[in-house]
Amino acid sequence: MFVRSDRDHFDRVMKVAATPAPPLKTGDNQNIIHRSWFRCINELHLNPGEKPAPHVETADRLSQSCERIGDFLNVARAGIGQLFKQAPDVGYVLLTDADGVVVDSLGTDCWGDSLGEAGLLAGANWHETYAGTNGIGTCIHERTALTCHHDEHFFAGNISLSCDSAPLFDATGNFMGVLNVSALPTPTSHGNYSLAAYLTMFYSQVIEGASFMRHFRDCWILRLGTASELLEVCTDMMLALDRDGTIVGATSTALRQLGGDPSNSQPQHGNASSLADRHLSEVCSCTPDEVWNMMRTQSTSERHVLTTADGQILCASVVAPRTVARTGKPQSRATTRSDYSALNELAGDDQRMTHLLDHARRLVDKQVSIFVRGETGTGKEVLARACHLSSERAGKAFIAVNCAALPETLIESELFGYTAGTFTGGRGKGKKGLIQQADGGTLFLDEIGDMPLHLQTRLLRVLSEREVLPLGASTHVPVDLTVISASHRDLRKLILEGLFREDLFYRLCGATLFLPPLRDRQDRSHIISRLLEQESQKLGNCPHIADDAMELLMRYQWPGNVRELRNALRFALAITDGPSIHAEHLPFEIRFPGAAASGAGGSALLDAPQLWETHSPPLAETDANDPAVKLRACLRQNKWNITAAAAELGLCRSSVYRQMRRFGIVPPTHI
Ligand SMILES: Nc1ncnc2c1ncn2[C@@H]1O[C@H](COP(=O)(O)OP(=O)(O)OP(=O)(O)O)[C@@H](O)[C@H]1O
Repeated sequence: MFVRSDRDHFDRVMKVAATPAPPLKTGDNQNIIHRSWFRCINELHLNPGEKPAPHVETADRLSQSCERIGDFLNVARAGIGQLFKQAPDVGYVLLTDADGVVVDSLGTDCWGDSLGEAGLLAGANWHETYAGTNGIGTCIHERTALTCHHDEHFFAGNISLSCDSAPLFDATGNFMGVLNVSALPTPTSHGNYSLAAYLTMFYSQVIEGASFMRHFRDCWILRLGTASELLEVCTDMMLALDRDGTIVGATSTALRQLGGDPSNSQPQHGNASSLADRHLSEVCSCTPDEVWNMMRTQSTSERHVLTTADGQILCASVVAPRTVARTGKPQSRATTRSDYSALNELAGDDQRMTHLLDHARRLVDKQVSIFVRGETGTGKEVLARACHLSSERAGKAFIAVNCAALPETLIESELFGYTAGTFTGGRGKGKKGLIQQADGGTLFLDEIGDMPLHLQTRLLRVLSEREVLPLGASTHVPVDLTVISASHRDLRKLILEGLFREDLFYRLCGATLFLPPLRDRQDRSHIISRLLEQESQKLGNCPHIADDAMELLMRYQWPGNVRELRNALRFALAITDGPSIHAEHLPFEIRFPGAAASGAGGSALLDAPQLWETHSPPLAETDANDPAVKLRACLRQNKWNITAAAAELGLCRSSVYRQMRRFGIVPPTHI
């Protein structure tokens, strides 16, 4: 029967649909409805006065739909479950496939039969062809979130409904269906219903994000957002990267915001997307290396990137690949993966290294604590990180602590953390210590031989009881972590000198891996080429090393080991203009090792240009007031005891360490 209100509805729709809608503007809901009415009348030839029964598909058709979207459906189901849990009063939650067929629903049964009558049930098809303008069908057409409230529905029979819908995209940008919240006894205005609209949109992004994380779980994922605190729990802006930092996937929000066209609010996906195959550094003002370094060295609130599209500063966090090998960088799609590739990449053809890496591969995940011994710069931390990345804990934190560089007064609070009110001037809420931060992952204790004795006792308890007692706390906190430690010192000798606890030694040194100095490695040319490649990638030019330079690099003794080599190559790359690195582009001490033998060694990047151009010995050694000379003399006098040297110079130990690195001062290996 055609009642008065139906007649009014009919007249209104016909009047509005008599003229085409203006071009679509972002977020203009009225415009979307106008377009749909126009379509329903002029293309689908529907009658707005009708009250058609819901179009319900057969059980076979429904199971085909479910099968087709299989994996995605599971993710989306979890999403609608969450949505309903968050807001059970919000309405009836429907999930449809890309054709508008309801494949899942969740809601209260208090509306009884009216749900079925209104078509809010599995199998109902809400495509505009059958249901005219409505939240689901119109969302399928426009691929954007929208509200269809009361008489915005096309058919008079649907005007008691209010629907909020958002499109669902899978990880590669395929349109998969619609998330819809419908209510029968509906609020009277849009305003009342905006919570449902917000939640629908929010959960559509959560579903897309979860599907994205799942699909790209073998890639590195860069998460971006405006609030660092929320990055881990909800972010819709994500990029998947291969090992070279090339973008292999992006969420729709990332495409919108980083794709270079901020005015474009419509998602564009897949290969047509403006981000596909671009390098991260074109999209954000940072290279993958810088992002990985930032994750290592900066606290969560300090990790920022600048977007090139609109100059926004965003917080960043990185999720490592979950199930495949990690190399410290994203894995290429084309690369054959092995669980140990992070370790495999550390060496070329050197017998000692091959042996060492073979041991490392066997030791990870075997509950054996690894101690790495090696001269400074041999790559102890690099090896520890590779062990972590090759272990089951790879997706969790890797926390590196340099026990020698932390000021003695801070080691305890940094390692163990403290509770609120423990220190005047400390953080109001207390602070989680580094040990707790490594929970679930790996704690790397570098220069463990420099840890003060009283802290060794506390560390022992952490290792044996697997729990930590923050300063000021009365209860222990359980921790689950792998500890890898390292030192350039001989810990057994320190035990004999009473400087290291024997019981701690046995806890830490389940297996000792000796990293050979670079000068003894047979794979020097391999390491040189790899580092050159890494360093030149950052600069965008890749000169080759001419024979004269290679000869010097192979002959040099490398007291600062791989670190010194890296610095030397950086120096050469900065100096050279042409396609080749020649002898004259290398730092002074490498060209004239005899002259530099008593010199600062390893300070390639800090050399003044005149040192590099002349044959005179380094200024540092000839000038008694030079801070490098003073520091070296003080260290020698104190038999390379950092604490004693720091006390004499009136500095803290971390400053001494910093200066040693700055001046390239390397302790002799026999101490
Ligand atoms: N196998 C390697 N491949 C590439 N780079 C390496 C390798 N080993 C070390 N490096 C580089 O050498 C530098 C020093 O490495 P790392 O900090 O791991 O050395 P370390 O032995 O822990 O030094 P220290 O004892 O001074 O703390 C880093 O810049 C690192 O990138």
